[in-house]
Amino acid sequence: MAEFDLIERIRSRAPSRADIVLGVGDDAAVVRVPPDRELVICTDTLNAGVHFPLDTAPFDIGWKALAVNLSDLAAMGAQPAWCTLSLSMPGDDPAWLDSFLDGFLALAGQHGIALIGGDTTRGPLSIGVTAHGLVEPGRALQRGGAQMGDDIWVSGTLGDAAAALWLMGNAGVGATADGRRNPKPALAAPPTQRAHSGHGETLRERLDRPQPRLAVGLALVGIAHAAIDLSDGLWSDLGHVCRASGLGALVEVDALPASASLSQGFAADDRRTLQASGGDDYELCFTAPPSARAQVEALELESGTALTRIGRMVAGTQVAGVDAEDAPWVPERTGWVHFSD
Ligand SMILES: Nc1ncnc2c1ncn2[C@@H]1O[C@H](COP(=O)(O)OP(=O)(O)O)[C@@H](O)[C@H]1O
Ligand SMILES: Cc1ncc(C[n+]2csc(CCOP(=O)(O)OP(=O)(O)O)c2C)c(N)n1
Ligand SMILES: [Mg+2]
Repeated sequence: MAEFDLIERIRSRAPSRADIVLGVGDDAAVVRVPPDRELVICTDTLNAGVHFPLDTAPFDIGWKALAVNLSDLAAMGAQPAWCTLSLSMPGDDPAWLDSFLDGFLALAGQHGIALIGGDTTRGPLSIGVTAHGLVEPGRALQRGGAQMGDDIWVSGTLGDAAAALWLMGNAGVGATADGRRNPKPALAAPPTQRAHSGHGETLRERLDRPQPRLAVGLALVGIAHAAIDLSDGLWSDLGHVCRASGLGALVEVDALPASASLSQGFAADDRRTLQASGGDDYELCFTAPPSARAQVEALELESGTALTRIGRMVAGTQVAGVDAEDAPWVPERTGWVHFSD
């Protein structure tokens, strides 16, 4: 099947929206941006063997390629609208493409985002998605808005995806807590000998099918002072909020939310490390004033997504951790950094 047949296969399944003037098929797409909205644009690439294990099902690759971009829109408080898909793949396997599109379009349908264009080439498996969203003027959530004394919150649970990778013997690499390059795996020791069996599948689903927290992100507009999505690892990503806001963060490491699979399958030390710096969470981390606690708790009920208070913004420049006894806690690494080895 040649390039244009593959593109036709994609075009015939691309969902529509009333605001698309010209979709897949011309030199570029044309969309109608509402006059009373700002356009929010983000792009993220997934490379085989770097962003997902080589044995990942095509459905899940399609899902995740869109999910990581929707997660960025969620972190901006944007309503998803349109996206493009750059697909580089080694062969012309229509069955693979159909399953990939099943995953991509299943998630697209859930969030009303339309596929309006892209590019299809031969090459190593790599997927680049650009997503466009809409916000009310001046209302996009940013990394730099955190204020002294703000509570720090995270959605969902942390560490599951990194745990899945670890169980596969595929630990991530990252920078050390002081920012130096470090080629060591995220967790140097072998997995704790605990009852991992039975949890592997749940954890793997968290790696393969992240749920972008769009409802939470949209509702946080007007409540949160700052927001970011967690892709590299909490310590690393919250560090971006600190730098952009000119503040430090104090995180209670034992308050970090964990799934039952993570708590039951891992010793506390390993669990903390996975939650603090494992990466691939695609949860939201946001700050809000203590006066907004009731609003955040109401949002938790309304959205059905757990929202957990994990610390507060303090004077300083970086992320500091304390354990349940108030003793300092420092992760081995801050998170995932490309080119760090
Ligand atoms: N190759 C590039 N060219 C231009 N801007 C880039 C490039 N790579 C990253 N950026 C920008 O740098 C910032 C940080 O990128 P990144 O860490 O990838 O953010 P995220 O985790 O939200 O995807 C973003 O604003 C992104 O758009
Ligand atoms: C095979 C495999 N190895 C390692 C990882 C872990 N991993 C790869 S990239 C990454 C961080 C997120 O990717 P990045 O390109 O930095 O996304 P962004 O921060 O730009 O959203 C993590 C945790 C993985 N998901 N799959
Ligand atoms: Mg990026």
